Amino acid sequence: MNLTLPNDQDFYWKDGSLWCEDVSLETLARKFGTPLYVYSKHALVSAFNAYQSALADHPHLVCFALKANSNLSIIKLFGELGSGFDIVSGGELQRVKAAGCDTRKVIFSGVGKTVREIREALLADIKCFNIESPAELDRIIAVASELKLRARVSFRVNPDVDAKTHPYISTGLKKNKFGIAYEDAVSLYIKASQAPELEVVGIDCHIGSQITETTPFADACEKLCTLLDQLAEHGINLKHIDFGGGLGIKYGTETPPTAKELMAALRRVLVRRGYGDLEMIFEAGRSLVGNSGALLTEVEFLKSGQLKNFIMVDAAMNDMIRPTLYQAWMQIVPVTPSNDKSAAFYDVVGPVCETGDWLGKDRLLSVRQGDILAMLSAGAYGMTMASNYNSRCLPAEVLVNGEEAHLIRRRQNYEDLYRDEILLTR
Ligand SMILES: Cc1ncc(COP(=O)(O)O)c(C=O)c1O
Ligand SMILES: N[C@@H](CCCC[NH3+])C(=O)O
Repeated sequence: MNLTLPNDQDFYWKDGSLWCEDVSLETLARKFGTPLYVYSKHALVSAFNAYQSALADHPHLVCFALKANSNLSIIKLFGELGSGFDIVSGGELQRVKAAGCDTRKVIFSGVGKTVREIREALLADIKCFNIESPAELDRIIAVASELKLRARVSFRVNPDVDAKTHPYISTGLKKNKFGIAYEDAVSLYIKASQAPELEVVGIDCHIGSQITETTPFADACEKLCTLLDQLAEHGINLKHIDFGGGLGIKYGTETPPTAKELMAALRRVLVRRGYGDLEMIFEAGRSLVGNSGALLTEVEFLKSGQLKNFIMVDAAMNDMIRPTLYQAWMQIVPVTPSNDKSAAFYDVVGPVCETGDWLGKDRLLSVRQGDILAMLSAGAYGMTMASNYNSRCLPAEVLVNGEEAHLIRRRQNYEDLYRDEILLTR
C-alpha cells in the first residue's frame, strides 16, 4: 500500500521527523510521556469550519457528537466556534455544562434515556430529544408533565438504508436496536403532536458511522422527505431535519466525501422535495475530531515469535480499542524513522493479557526499542473508549496550538485506579 498521511496538513514530515503543527511529536512524547493522545487545534477548527462553510447559506446547526471525544477543552473549543452538541447520557450533558457551553444547543439521542436523564435535560432546556421508541415517548410526556415543562421532540426514524459500513457501526437497518420503525412514524408523530407536554419540532435519522459515500445519506434523506409529505397531510409541519452523524474520514486508502460534497447531495434532495428551508442538523463526531488526533506510544521490546514478529508497545487495546473491536486499520508510523535496521513485518501489540490486544497487524516497519510510534487518525473513539483494563492508567491528552502544547488531561496515576473503591476492613 502506497500511503500518504491521512491529514498531512496538521501531521506532516519535517527534518526527518513527524510534526503536529509547530511541535515535533518526538518532543511531545519525551515531554509528556507515552501513551499520549495529541490533538491539533488547527485540524479541529478546520474540520468544524468545513461543515460551517458548506452550510453557510442555509439554516443549520452542527452538533458535535461528544461520544467521539469528550475532553472538556475540546467541547469548549467547539462551543466557541458555534457548535451545538449531540449527547447520549446525563454524563455527556454534564460535560457540556462543565465546559461552559450552551445546553440550549443540545440534542439528546440514545435508546435508553432514564427518567433522571430526561429530567436533567428538560431542566437544562435542551434543543430537542430524539425519541427512539414508543415507550420513551410516554416517559418524556410523563416527566415533562411532572416538571410542568414542555419538551421539544423529534423521532429518530430508522430509514432502513444500508450505510455500507462495518456491521458493528451500521445503525439504520431494520435489525438494529436504534430508532422507531419507518412504518410506525406517522402514528407516533400524531400521538406526540396531540400531547400538550410536547412540541414536535423535527425528524432525525442516523444510519451508521464511517460512511464513505454520499448515496446512503441521500437515500435516507429521500425516505425522510416522504415521511415529511405524509406528516404534512396530517397538518404536522416540522422545523428541522437531523441527518445524524456518520461522515467517514481517511484512515488509509478511503476517499470519503467532503462536508461540502455531502451537503450538496443532501441539498439536491431537500430542494427537489420542497424542504429546502428546513433547518439542517448534523450530529458529527468522527469527521470533526478523527483526523485531528494521534496516539503516541513507545516501543518496549521487539520479539520474534515462532510465526510472527511482534513490536511490543506501551499502548494497548485499553487505550485504543478500535482495531480489535472493528478490525479497524489505522496507520502506524515511527515518528522519527531511521533506516539503520532493516524493515520487517510486525504485529504491533500491547501488554494486555488478551490475544486481541493488537493495534496493527502485518506492518512493514523498521524500528528499535525506545522508538516512538504514532497511530494516526486517532482523535475519534480513542480516549472515549479507553478503559482501565489490566489496571492500566489512562493516557494523558495534549492539545497543540502552533508552537504551544497544552496538557488537557493529566495522566492517571496508580491511586486513580482504585480511588472510588471501598476497602472493607472487616
Ligand atoms: C445517534 C448518533 N449520532 C451521531 C453519532 C456520531 O457519528 P459519527 O462519529 O460517525 O459522526 C453517532 C455514532 O455513530 C450516533 O450513534
Ligand atoms: N466507536 C465506533 C463508532 C461507533 C459510533 C457510535 N454510534 C468507532 O470507533 O468507529
